[in-house]
Amino acid sequence: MSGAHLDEWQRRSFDISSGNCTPEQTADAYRAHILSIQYAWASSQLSQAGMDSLLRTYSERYAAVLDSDDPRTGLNNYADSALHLARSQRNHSDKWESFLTMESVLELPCVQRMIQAGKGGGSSLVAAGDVNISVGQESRGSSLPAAFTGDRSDTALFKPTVPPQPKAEVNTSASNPNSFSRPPARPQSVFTHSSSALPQGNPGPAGGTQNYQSSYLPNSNPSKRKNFYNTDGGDGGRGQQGGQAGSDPRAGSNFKTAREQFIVEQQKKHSNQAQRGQASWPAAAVKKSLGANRPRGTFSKFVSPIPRQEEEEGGSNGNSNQEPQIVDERLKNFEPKIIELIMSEIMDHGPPVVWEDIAGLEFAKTTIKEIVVWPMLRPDIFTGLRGPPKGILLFGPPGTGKTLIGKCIACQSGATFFSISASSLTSKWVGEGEKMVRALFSIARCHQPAVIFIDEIDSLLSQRTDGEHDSSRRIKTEFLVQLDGATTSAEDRILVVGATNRPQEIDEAARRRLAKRLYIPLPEGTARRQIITNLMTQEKNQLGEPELDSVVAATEGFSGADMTQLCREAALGPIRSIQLSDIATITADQVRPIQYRDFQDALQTVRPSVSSKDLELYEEWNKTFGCGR
Ligand SMILES: Nc1ncnc2c1ncn2[C@@H]1O[C@H](COP(=O)(O)OP(=O)(O)OP(=O)(O)O)[C@@H](O)[C@H]1O
Ligand SMILES: [Mg+2]
Repeated sequence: MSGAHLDEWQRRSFDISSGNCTPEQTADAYRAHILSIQYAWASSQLSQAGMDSLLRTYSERYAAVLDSDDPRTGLNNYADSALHLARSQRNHSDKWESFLTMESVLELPCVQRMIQAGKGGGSSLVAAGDVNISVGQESRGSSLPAAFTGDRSDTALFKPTVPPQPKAEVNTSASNPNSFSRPPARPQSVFTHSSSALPQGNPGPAGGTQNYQSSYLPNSNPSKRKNFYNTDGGDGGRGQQGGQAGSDPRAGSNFKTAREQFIVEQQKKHSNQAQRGQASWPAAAVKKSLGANRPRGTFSKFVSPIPRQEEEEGGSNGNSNQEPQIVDERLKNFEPKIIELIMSEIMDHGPPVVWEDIAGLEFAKTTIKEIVVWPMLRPDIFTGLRGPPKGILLFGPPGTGKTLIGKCIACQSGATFFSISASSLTSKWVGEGEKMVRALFSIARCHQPAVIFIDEIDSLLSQRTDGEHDSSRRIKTEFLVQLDGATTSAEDRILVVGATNRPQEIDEAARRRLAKRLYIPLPEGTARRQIITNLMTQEKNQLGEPELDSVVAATEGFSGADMTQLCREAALGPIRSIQLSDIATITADQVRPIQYRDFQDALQTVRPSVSSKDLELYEEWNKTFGCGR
């Protein structure tokens, strides 16, 4: 082996044998040792036989450190892994134990109502033939935990059917005439709670009741039933944060089984009945399934920012049809599929963005806070002449933070935030696009206060030309009509925020409706400095004030995105300076800090992405149509 390697070798051996190391350090040292043996063999500094024998020796020692249960010399890896496995392994009964207790079930509004009704009328709300309660075990079908055992047999509701012993299988007799004293439709859902849909995580503030999901569907397969939960009572699943998304293996896909397709068909059919004023159960199921199949991957959007107490409660039991009925009324003309698509655009997940994350742009930030955040929080103060504008256009060169501002509004305003891309509103089916636009505004109206953010709005609202396709023209027209309704209505608390880097292309009618047009310019020196400082706080660096000043001076004309790119490039400098032979063995804290010279190197390759000619166009447009200073 070469001299340099020998030194390293000796140093490590000394480290390990000194007896001063913690088990973690010893294990690390052995691991590095093993890597360097392999490296020495790979670079022909060590024979195969030599490597084999050294590897055997050091692997054994390494394993001994890992597995030893002496806390001074070992990491007790076996026990830890086993414990970890045991801890992280959940089984089905865990869900039940942790989630539904006697108290939480009894607090469910539906149960309360039934108890009340049972006490008052003395007759059962439950159709006997529809009740099949398995107690004390996790049932795959209709079941509830021990709260429905004979412990509660003092209530009139359960008296006739549930014997006092726990862990008893109870089947009400279909021949019991008392059981049919009321129509079976609505209460039925109480007994079809989908156990599989129960989230494993945080049960939520109301004892988890808002996550408690039920279904009208007589489907015995829990994985299918999951897609038809109805927590939201027409609200599109406000209450089903977490849990559901992760647990649905088909999250993110629009695939439907034949059975699900059939059910959707049924729902459509019955929603027509509902329009004619017939409150039949499938009509209720239509509203309950809104958003049920929305794509919900790991980074999926969704989950309403402000859960409303009454909706949570209404949505959790499936038989409260006060609020949901109103929602249904307004959305009755839309197909569930379209509503689902729009609901999937409700966004409030993703990394939270705060105003401080946006460097510079003080004027834009203050204005937006004034007209978006405060009025949403205090609608009582912002009335009359103080009423906020209903349409905002953020325009400026690419990479200056327009989308970032959109995300920040989503996080900070507390409104239901619809982030809509033009592509989701356009459809290859003629006529669907307009319906989507109408549905979007109707749903937003049901979820007020709401912000509709349309990124790259120019692609949706570019100037109407003679040669363009009829359908895109109709979508634009519909959008303008809806925008007009939303922006002129005094009661509606809907704000439309558009962002574009091509403001010149926006239709003049749309421009008028987006009354507050804010220029989002390239960052000034202080903002560029702030971007660097923000990004550098996460990294080891040796940038002094004067050096920072010179980087700021050298980046005149850079956009926020260019600055981010520059910092990324500079951060790679220390990695590039590592010897190739060391890259396998070096530890993270041995990587040197980022220095001024890395920025100098990065400046050689990163160039501003906005030309001064483009900039003039933006400034010109800002002078003509902008609302900034
Ligand atoms: N003012 C800023 N403060 C901090 N970071 C910024 C700022 N402007 C841009 N960035 C960085 O640049 C990235 C891109 O910004 P963003 O997507 O908001 O640009 P945009 O204005 O929407 O661009 P485009 O017009 O091309 O859509 C952001 O993720 C952020 O990292
Ligand atoms: Mg953008």
